[in-house]
Amino acid sequence: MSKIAKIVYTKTDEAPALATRSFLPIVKAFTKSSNIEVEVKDISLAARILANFSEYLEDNQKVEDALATLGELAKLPTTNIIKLPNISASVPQLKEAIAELQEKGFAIPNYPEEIKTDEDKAVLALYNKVKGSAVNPVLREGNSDRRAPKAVKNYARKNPHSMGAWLSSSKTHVATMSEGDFAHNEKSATLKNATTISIEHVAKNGTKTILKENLNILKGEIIDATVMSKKALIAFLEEQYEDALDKNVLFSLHMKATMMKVSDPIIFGHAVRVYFSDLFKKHGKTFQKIGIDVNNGLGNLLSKLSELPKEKRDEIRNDIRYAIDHGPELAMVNSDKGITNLHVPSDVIIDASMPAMIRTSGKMWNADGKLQDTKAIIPDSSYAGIYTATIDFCKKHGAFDPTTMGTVPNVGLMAQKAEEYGSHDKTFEIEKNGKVVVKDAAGKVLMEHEVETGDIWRMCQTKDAPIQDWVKLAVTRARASQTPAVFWLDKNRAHDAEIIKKVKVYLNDHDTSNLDIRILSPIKATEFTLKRIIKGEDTISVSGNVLRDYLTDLFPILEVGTSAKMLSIVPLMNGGGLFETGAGGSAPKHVDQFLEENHLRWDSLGEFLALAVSLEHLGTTNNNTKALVLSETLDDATDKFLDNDKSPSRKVGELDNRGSHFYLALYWAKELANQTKDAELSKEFGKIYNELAKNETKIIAQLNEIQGNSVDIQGYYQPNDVLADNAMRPNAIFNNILSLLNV
Ligand SMILES: NC(=O)C1=CN([C@@H]2O[C@H](COP(=O)(O)OP(=O)(O)OC[C@H]3O[C@@H](n4cnc5c(N)ncnc54)[C@H](OP(=O)(O)O)[C@@H]3O)[C@@H](O)[C@H]2O)C=CC1
Ligand SMILES: O=C(O)CCC(=O)C(=O)O
Ligand SMILES: [Mg+2]
Repeated sequence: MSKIAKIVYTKTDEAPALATRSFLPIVKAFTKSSNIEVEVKDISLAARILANFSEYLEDNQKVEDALATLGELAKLPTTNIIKLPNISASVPQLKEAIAELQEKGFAIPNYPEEIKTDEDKAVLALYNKVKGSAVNPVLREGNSDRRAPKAVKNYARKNPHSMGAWLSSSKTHVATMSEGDFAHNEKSATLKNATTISIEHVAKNGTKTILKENLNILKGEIIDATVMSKKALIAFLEEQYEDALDKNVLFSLHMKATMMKVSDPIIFGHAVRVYFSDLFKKHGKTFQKIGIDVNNGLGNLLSKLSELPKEKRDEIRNDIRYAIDHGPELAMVNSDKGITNLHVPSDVIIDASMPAMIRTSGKMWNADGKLQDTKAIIPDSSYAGIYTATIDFCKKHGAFDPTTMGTVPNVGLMAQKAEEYGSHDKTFEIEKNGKVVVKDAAGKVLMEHEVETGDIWRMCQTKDAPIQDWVKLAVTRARASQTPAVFWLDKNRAHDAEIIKKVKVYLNDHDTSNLDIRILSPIKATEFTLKRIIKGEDTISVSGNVLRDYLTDLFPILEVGTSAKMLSIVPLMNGGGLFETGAGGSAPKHVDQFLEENHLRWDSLGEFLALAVSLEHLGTTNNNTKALVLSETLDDATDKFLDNDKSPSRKVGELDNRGSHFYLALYWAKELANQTKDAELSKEFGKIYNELAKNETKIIAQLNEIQGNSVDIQGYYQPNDVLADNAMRPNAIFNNILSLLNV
């Protein structure tokens, strides 16, 4: 008998966390006899807040800092983590979670609106640790390998999702800056030797301020520095405002305020102020007095109005209405509820929002709930070109056809906070005109930028070992799948030019004979890939961290309808495995539907795929042959699941997440019963399969019948465990059959 091996399963938020309450008991039951222990680590937003504010809590309220534990685990060779999507909280979400926890009796402090005291500063620093994309960068001690498994692709070919038609006359377009942005101001260098650098601001009058010091840089590490000019940004946004009015297209801003948690909320704030410029001119002083911060969206302004006397409040509301009526129409997040694209920075997240728009004929929702052509505003031009190229392609060739299109797996550079997604601690909103200087340990100036008040300056790091690992992963994938691989790198961009030098060197470490490996600029790579995709040909995209994020939503959403169905593996550089479930988010609107009508339409396919590779990894690393049998049979069960179309329906009264888990269990038990590699498993699951099959009709009918009414689980960020577990495991017959596996 092999020794007990462990899979760490994350508890997260929203729809995935609800699904876990139903799926995890199945996983635990099915793996128990194979000496596999499934340990849960709570990295939900609520748990992360509580872990950081331990000293404010009673002893019996304190929780483990599970994220810190996982961060350490990710560096160990024996680690096997299944990571579900979690909330990357914007400030409005953070405040909601804080309020909910306070109401539940946790004496955590408010999110500080203004920093007056040292305590405010300390509290803000703790909340900043929880804010935005705070989980993924800690766990991702490896690069990213994301693809649509064959079964998923075949399913989409047979059951294509809807695709809006594209007309060549579409007015939809991407608007991006042509000067003064991060792309145009970038400087980059590869450091020959390890050093310690400092970042210093030197004001026009010579006053020096240290922005950051003692930053250790490894030998061979690439550093970049760049700046987004506030003046250029505002001029650009003003132009887009006018142009959207002229062209009668929706004004829609696409940012990544969650992962780019310092820079992008600032840009978001400028967009809100430009759109409502008259309002800010008229009421700016009042807004300042009540501490409005539109970096957190128009929603922040609206919620703060309650602090004003009724008359003033009404006047401002009227002025907002006037601005919206007379400005370009805004793309809407929810037309029924009047929530615009500018309300909450985390509502429109570029990786998912641009593909969703491209899938829908290039249109977004307007205030009347109708689809309309759109100006997609992506201020920084570093990566905006890939969407322009895709949109131009659709205008020329029409919408993609999921029944015939090829696939685009991604190998993404991600490890150790590579590139922009690791830049928050080195991003600064400049306070005074002057320059920002980066110096090495000897005081030598490495980079320098002229800056003005309000500019956003940032530095990124990319370590050498992750690049070597990424090149190796790309060659391995190209070889394994016999598919051309394209490095999406632009030789004319400072950072990419440094990466290209390394890629060329490290490709020599591998046998690339008979492989088609190219380096193309992101725009050329898009064109190359799209030309192939419509011919049904596959192309691996090998990209940096931001494009990894963008491309692993773009292609999956076009090819298979959602990135939730992706296999998403992070081979950890120290030998462990991190298995992410899908490439998408946590679909908050699924929770709304669940609470309203007891129907959860979250599709756990990503979890099934992740579990299969996790079991395979565990089987190989622990010499646990039963785990390998569990893995193979789970894959076969997932194929059946897709063949028989047992994904949740969107509609109440039909199969939902819980019913889909029943089917996965049924098919998995059947495969285990029928396999011949392990007689014990076959015997054990033969009985279970019989019970499940015998009760199928009854269980499914009962699971459908309970739907239709609202559900109360007493909380959004930290629901009541008993209520939520009961809601997600409502079927006594199914629960009893599973409990037979626990004896
Ligand atoms: N890895 C992670 O931890 C990630 C976390 N996030 C977080 O998730 C939240 C929402 O992100 P957002 O960018 O809106 O993206 P989502 O992927 O959550 O939502 C976009 C749309 O994708 C579809 N979808 C996604 N997952 C599923 C699923 N499993 N089953 C069925 N449909 C699905 C739904 O579209 P439709 O209605 O068309 O079916 C959904 O409305 C944010 O808090 C964000 O920070 C985001 C990305 C990754
Ligand atoms: O960490 C996040 O906020 C989102 C991650 C994401 O979108 C991705 O990795 O694709
Ligand atoms: Mg993403």
